Formats: sequence, structure tokens, C-alpha cells
Amino acid sequence: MEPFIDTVSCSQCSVIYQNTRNGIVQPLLTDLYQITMAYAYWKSGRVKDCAVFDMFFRRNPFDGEFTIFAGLEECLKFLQNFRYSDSDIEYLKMTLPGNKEEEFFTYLKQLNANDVKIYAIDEGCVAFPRVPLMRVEGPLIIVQLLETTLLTLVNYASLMSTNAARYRIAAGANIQLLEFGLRRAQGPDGGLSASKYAYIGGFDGTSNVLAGKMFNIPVKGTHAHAYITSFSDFKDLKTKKLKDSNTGEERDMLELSTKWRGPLSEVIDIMPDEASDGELAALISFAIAFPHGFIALVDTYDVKSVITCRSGLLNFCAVAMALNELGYRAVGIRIDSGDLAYLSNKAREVFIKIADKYNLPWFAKLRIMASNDINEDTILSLNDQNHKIDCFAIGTHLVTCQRQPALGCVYKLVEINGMPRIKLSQDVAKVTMPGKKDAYRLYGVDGHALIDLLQRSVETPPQVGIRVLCRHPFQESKRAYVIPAKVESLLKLYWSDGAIQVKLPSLDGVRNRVQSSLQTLRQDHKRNLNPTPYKVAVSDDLYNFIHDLWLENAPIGELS
Ligand SMILES: Nc1ncnc2c1ncn2[C@@H]1O[C@H](COP(=O)(O)OP(=O)(O)OP(=O)(O)O)[C@@H](O)[C@H]1O
Ligand SMILES: O=P(O)(O)OC[C@H]1O[C@H](OP(=O)(O)OP(=O)(O)O)[C@H](O)[C@@H]1O
Ligand SMILES: O=C(O)c1cccnc1
Ligand SMILES: [Mg+2]
Repeated sequence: MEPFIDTVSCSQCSVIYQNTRNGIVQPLLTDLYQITMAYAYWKSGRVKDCAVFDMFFRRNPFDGEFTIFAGLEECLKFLQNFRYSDSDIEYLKMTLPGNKEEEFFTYLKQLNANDVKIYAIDEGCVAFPRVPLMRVEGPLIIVQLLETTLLTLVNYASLMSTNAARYRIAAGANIQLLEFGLRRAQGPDGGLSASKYAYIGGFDGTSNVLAGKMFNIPVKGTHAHAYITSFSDFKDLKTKKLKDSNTGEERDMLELSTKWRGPLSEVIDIMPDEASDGELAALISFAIAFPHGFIALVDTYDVKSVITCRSGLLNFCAVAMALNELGYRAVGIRIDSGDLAYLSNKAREVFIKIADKYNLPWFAKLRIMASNDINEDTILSLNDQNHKIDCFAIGTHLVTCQRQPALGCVYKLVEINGMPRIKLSQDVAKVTMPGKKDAYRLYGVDGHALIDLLQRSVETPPQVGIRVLCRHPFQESKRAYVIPAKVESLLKLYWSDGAIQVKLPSLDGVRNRVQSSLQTLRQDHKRNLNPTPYKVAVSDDLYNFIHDLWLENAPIGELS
């Protein structure tokens, strides 16, 4: 179906964007403590030390059992451009506490990410708690300096993509989802990221024009209540003429639309004088401006009426029929308040009645778009109420991730100079998994993912058809044998020798990957209420390694 007013973004812009990067993302976009640590490491002669960090999260967001990993491309672009500028160095000289040795700044000035290696999960894949999204290896000072920026690039991107993917699951494949959140987003960069990652997660378009231009995302929109309320009556209609699309003859849209209000009011069963003239004038003028993409906001004056949207719906239908006489097809309506299930059903009934009466089958299929503080639960509830909505336009809850505003990805040291490191905690969920590890996804014969398995990197990878012992990382008695029908190595070398090592997919490629990756997950892991946890296990070797190191590092208390 024809979308509403639809600006096709230029492919040139996306090319320009691929060659640039988000200018805010630069080495100083970090926490001060990364740079003070860098100085202290440097001062204690640790320039040649090598470290391994894991980036992972501990809990899936939104009370769910899956997360979409996103933000990798931005991380790689950050590494490509990782250099301190002269003004960065000047600023740090002024800002770092105490008197700093000049040689440190000479050292900082020549730093780059050429000696860093990043192994990562593919962007757009489903990911689970404790499985490293990235393993970052390299000189201790540099990989430490990357922490905050990598986290800020991954945390919101993954949270947002996961949120969007959840809305897509709730709405189903055939409903159009539009992101309308820019005005409510966490600032301009938050708004741009929201549009980009909502698209990756499964939205079809955005109202954010700059996001459309930068990322080549479809841009869509309707009009605001202000457009309707700016017209008081027919006198405000300065242009009334529209050319017949077949003959080119100029016709009076006001005359045609008011003529249609009479017969249509009988079909809809309301009085024509219940409809606002100012609203009709506004809709006529919008139809004249966009005869091929006419969509009307119908709730300005009366949407809550128990009968139906008396004013807006009648006025919309009148203008749509006038357009039809001139050879144009209207697109549909937007409802932005009231009971969205009830009103969408009423509107659909009216469209069907008119379609039947005037033998215009397309009228029955006019698009019904709903907006107004919609969230995942609203969509699920509307599904139960058998709504007739074709498109959800969602802002606030989507872009602010109101249900859970942060993902909580962390970046933890797991190895230094070849020696494993463990961070202990009273809270077992916070104990880190030491050493350099690899991650594998084991699939069952039905094609579904069964379990993610972490192993020490020195171990042989699991093999198809060969039984492997999968252990809970902390509960000794929880174990299972798995004979995988397919084994996927999750961590791939994405960055090495100062360059990206894998051809990166387009935004649409990542968007498709989200859906195909979600397909491999069993339905019960994806349901909204009490989803089944997906298992993440460790090999027997890694289990023993963790627990030996734990005992080695945990102080023995003394009772007195
Ligand atoms: N049928 C429905 N089932 C569940 N939730 C709904 C349904 N219809 C609307 N909602 C949601 O209920 C909330 C209604 O918001 P609210 O009470 O502010 O009413 P409103 O129609 O926006 O009022 P106002 O026009 O005064 O702003 C919105 O979050 C909307 O998404
Ligand atoms: O409701 P959201 O999911 O955030 O979607 C975006 C909202 O933005 C607009 O409202 P507007 O800013 O005009 O204000 P409103 O809250 O009065 O509708 C639009 O009419 C939607 O209602
Ligand atoms: O195009 C719209 O209808 C729109 C865009 C942003 C926010 N609210 C509505
Ligand atoms: Mg609103």
C-alpha cells in the first residue's frame, strides 16, 4: 500500500555517512578515570603490559530472555579514528590533577588502536547474559582507555534494538511500525540513535528527517493537531482548487467535500452539523497539498464520542470521496487519543460501509494509524481487543526505553600478561569469568538454538554430533550433555592490525539479521510473560578453572 507522505531518502547521504562518523564519538568521550588510570599505568612502567577485557551484560532487559546486540559498527569506526588531537592533549594537560610529566602527553599523542584486537558477536544477533559481546585484547593502557566509549556505543544501541524487536514481536509481522520519538528522546544524539536502532530492531520508518538522510531509513509522517486547529472555518481556505488527475480540469474541493458530507453522514449515522467546518477546511487544504498521500488526524475535535469520531471521521471520508472523484486515493487516518481498539473498529466499520455502498473496495482497506503513549503492553492488550489498526506510531516509550532505561553492559578485565583475573563478589552474578574465552551457540536438530557454551580459548571447539558436557557456571549439580546438530562460533575477529577485518553489512543487512537470529530462538524464550530462560553454560574445563581461581583468590576468614 502507498505509504503516507513519504520522503525517499537519498542513497548519496548514506554513502557520505559511511565515510564519516558521529563526530561526538572521540577519545575524550570517556570518564576522567580512564585517563588518570592511563597516567598511573604509564608512570608505573606498564606500557608493554597486555590485557584482555570482556564486554557483557548480566541480565536481559525488559524482564525478557533475549537481547539484540547492536552498536558494533560504531565501535569499529571509533577505533579507526582513535587519536588524541592537539587540542585534546592541551585540554588534558590543563585538566588532569597534579603536575603531570610531559612525556606522558607525548605518549598519548602517538596512541592509536593498531595493536588492539576485537573479537565480537555479529551486530544484530541475539545475545545472552554473561556471553561476551566483545573480547578486547591489546596493550593494557589502550584497551582500558576504550572502556567507557565502547560501553556507551553498545549499551543504548542494544537496549533500543531489543526494545524495538520486542514491539515488533508484539505487533506481528504485518503491522507497520513507525518511530515518532525525536521530541521525547534523550537529546539530539539520543534521538538519532533511537531512530537508527529502532529501524534495526524491526521498525519500518521514522519521522526523524536527519536520521532518514544519514542512515537511509524511510521517513514518514502525517500532520499535527496544530494544522487542524489553525483553520477556524471555510474562510481560512485560501486555495480550493485541485486538478482532476485524469482530465487536468480544476475542480473546487470545498464544493465537492461539502456535497459529500450529506450522503456520508447518513451512512455513518451522524448529523453533518456535528462536524467542524474548520477541521474540514484543514483536511481539504492538506488533501490539495498532498492528493496522493492524504492522511488525516481525526481526533482533534471529537474522538471520545461513544458513537464514533463524529467530526474527524466524517470530514475525512468527505474529503476522501471528493479526492476519489478527481481520481486520487486517500491513504487513511491517524487516531491520537481515546480508546484505540474501539475507535479503530468503528472507523473500519465506516470504511467498509462506504466501500460497499459506493462499490469502492479500496475504501475498506484505508489505513488506520494509532498513536498516543503506546507501549509493548498496550499493543498486546489491543491485540486481545481485536483492534483494526494497520500502523502503530510510537514515540516516548520506545525511544526512552521507559520500562528499563539502561542495559547495564560492563567491561571487565579477565586476563593480564597471560594470567587470568577474577573479580569476586558476594553476589555470585557479579563474579567475572576469568581468562580468554570463546563462545559457541549449539543448535538442536530442529534448528533452534539450545544453549550458549563458554570455553577457555585453549580448548578444542565443540563438534557437531559429539557429546559435550555443559555446566552451570556456579551451581555444581546443574549440568547437561548436549549433542549439537550445528555449532556456531560466536566471537569473530572484527578488528586487528588497525583495520576492520570483516565486510560490514548495510543497515538493512543488520535489520534482516535481527529477524533471522530471532527466528532461531524458541517461541517460549520470546514470549512477553514469564519467558523461559535461555541457558548459558561453561565447559567442564572452564568450570574448574573458575572455581580453582576463586578459591585461590578468596581470602579465608578466621572465626574468633
Ligand atoms: N483499547 C485500549 N486498550 C489499552 N490501552 C489503550 C486503549 N486505547 C488507548 N489506550 C492507551 O491508554 C492511554 C490513554 O491515555 P489518556 O488517558 O491520556 O487518554 P487520552 O485519550 O490521551 O486523553 P487526552 O485526549 O485527554 O490526552 C494511552 O496510553 C493509550 O495508548
Ligand atoms: O505518544 P508518543 O508515543 O510519544 O508518540 C508521539 C506523540 O507525539 C505527538 O504528540 P504531541 O507531541 O503533539 O503531544 P501530545 O502528548 O499532546 O499528543 C503525537 O501526536 C504522538 O502522540
Ligand atoms: O508525523 C506525525 O504524525 C508525527 C511525528 C512526530 C510526532 N508525532 C506525530
Ligand atoms: Mg500524544
